[in-house]
Parts: sequence; structure tokens; C-alpha cells
Amino acid sequence: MSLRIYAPASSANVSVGFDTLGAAISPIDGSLLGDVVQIDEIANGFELESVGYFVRKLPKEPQKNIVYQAYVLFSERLKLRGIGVKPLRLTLEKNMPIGSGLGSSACSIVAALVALNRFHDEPFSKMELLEMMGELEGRISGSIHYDNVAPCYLGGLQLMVESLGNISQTLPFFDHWYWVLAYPGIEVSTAEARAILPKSYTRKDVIDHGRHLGSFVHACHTHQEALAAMMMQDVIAEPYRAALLPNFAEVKQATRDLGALACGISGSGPTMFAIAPDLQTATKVAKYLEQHYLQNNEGFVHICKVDNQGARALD
Ligand SMILES: Nc1ncnc2c1ncn2[C@@H]1O[C@H](COP(=O)(O)OP(=O)(O)O)[C@@H](O)[C@H]1O
Ligand SMILES: N[C@@H](CCOP(=O)(O)O)C(=O)O
Repeated sequence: MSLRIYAPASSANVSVGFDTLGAAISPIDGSLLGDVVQIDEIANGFELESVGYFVRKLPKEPQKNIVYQAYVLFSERLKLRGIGVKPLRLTLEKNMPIGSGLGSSACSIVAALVALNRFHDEPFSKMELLEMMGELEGRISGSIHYDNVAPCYLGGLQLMVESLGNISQTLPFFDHWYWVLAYPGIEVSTAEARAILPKSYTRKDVIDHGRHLGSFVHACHTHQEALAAMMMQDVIAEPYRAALLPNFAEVKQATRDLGALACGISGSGPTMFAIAPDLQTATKVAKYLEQHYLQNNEGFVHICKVDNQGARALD
């Protein structure tokens, strides 16, 4: 038996929901922006192979690869159910740049765990699997946050409710919006970008954050596109992380001048996202970002839409 699972890129925070909102993203040209994990039956034991353009950026020791850790965690949890893990080989196709703000570690985690679960005839429920994904993401970034793994796994725009048996729930969203994602080609570690955030916030920031997030969620449910876009403001991370991104303030203003409805940091950066109401605006914004935001030839710009499917099997 052989199975290939694709897990898409994700844009966490969406400016307004630090650690609580994230969207799965796919380029509109049909290209795959995400990692793939293939699982194959073998005679004995466990093998892990990593291939793909960004394989050279993975930790040198295989045990530090999060896919290896996903296998270990899955095997331990399976054992608690009295089930043994089958002999298998995992092949990670590392297509996502690391430390990009596009949920690279989440892509690997989600693709690996979905592949392992399907290979063993789905012993774990969606929420059980998502809980394991969060644990692995926490090992990498220093604290558990589900805003990459949940959209990457489930698709759409996810709100982390973390209550009543649900880690996250899907929010209705504006499917006609284009997301222009620009990765400048430099690395920002999520753990470091979390470490620079303040330990506490002023009362004004807390109130503004509550108003923005509450109004954004209300706007999604009541189809108020202008209100949703206006509420995409970040008082929690952007003011502190902006300095990690090249000319962030200037580039952000330029995308707004070109007609973007909102613009912010994707995850912990350095990728920036800009929301465009139509393809013409998205194309103009993409061209601007290509010329002014990319720092080297590793960088890229993609015009995307929210990916409502999430992780899936490839033929
Ligand atoms: N399969 C993997 N994919 C991505 N990162 C991995 C993987 N395995 C281990 N890592 C490590 O996890 C960290 C990922 O960094 P992080 O800043 O969280 O990136 P991202 O925001 O793109 O997920 C890096 O230190 C990287 O070496
Ligand atoms: N909420 C997290 C999201 C990190 O996303 P990543 O794509 O940069 O890993 C944060 O902002 O720290």
C-alpha cells in the first residue's frame, strides 16, 4: 500500500487573531504550495527519507525532523490503544521554505499524521489527530498554537475555539477575496518572533484587540466584507515584529495605495499577505511586491485563495 498526502500552506493570525485565526492557502494557478508525505509499506521497521528543494534547510539529525517526531508520537498513542504501528517508510517532500510564516512545520506535521492515520485505517478522530498536531507544533515554536495546523489540516478559515471538544471551527469567509502572499526569501524563526513579544499589554490594546476580533467574526457571519477588512488590525504582534521584515511599513502602505483591502504579516513573518477584492488589483499588488519586497532569488509571490479542502490525498 502506498499513499501520498499533500498539506497546504497556511497564513496564521490574519492580523486580527493572534494564535486564534488561520487560513489554508492555495495558489490560483493550481500549483501546490505545501509539503507532501508519502507512506509505503515495507517488510520491517521504520524508514524516513527527505527530498525536495528545501531538504537542505532541514535539521541534519533525522530525529530532529518533525516528521520523525510525528511518527514517534503517533506510535506511542497507538500503543496506548493496544495497537502496534505497521512497518513503513515515510518520504517527506520538503517544498515549503522553513521559517517563512507560511506554516512550513505545520505542513510537514499535518501531512505525516494524516498519512499515518489513513495507513492505519483512521484509529484517531479529527480532534485527536489535531491535538497531536498542536503538541508537535508546540515543540518547535515554544508553545502550543493551532492556527497553522488546524487550517492546514481542515482547510478554510479556522477559529481556535478550544472548547466543548472542538479545538477549532470553520468560519464563513469571503471566498472571492484574493490573497497575495510574498515571501522575501529570508528566514524568521517563529520561536524567536514569539520571544520578542511583550509579556503583557495595556488595557487599551486589550480592548482594541477584543473589538477587532469580535467585530471581524461578526462581519464574517453577517457577510460584511468592508467591516471584516477594516477590522484586520494587529495590536498584538505586528508593532513588535514589523522590524523583522524589510521595509514593512512602506510596503504595507504601497499595497493599500494599490487597492489592497488589508495587508499584514503572515504568521510570524517574513511573508506578507495582502487581500485584494479582484484579480486586477491582486495582479498589481503581486507585481509591486515582486519588485519591492523580494530580497533574493529564493523569494516568491503567489496570488492565492483560501483552500477549503485542507490536507488531501494526491493521485
Ligand atoms: N519537517 C520540517 N519542516 C519544517 N521545519 C522543521 C521540520 N523539522 C524540523 N523543523 C525545524 O522546525 C523549525 C521550524 O521553524 P519555524 O520558524 O516554526 O518555521 P515555520 O514558521 O515555517 O513553520 C526549524 O528550526 C526547523 O529546523
Ligand atoms: N500564531 C503564531 C503563528 C506562527 O506562524 P508561522 O507560519 O510563522 O509558523 C505566531 O504568530 O507566532
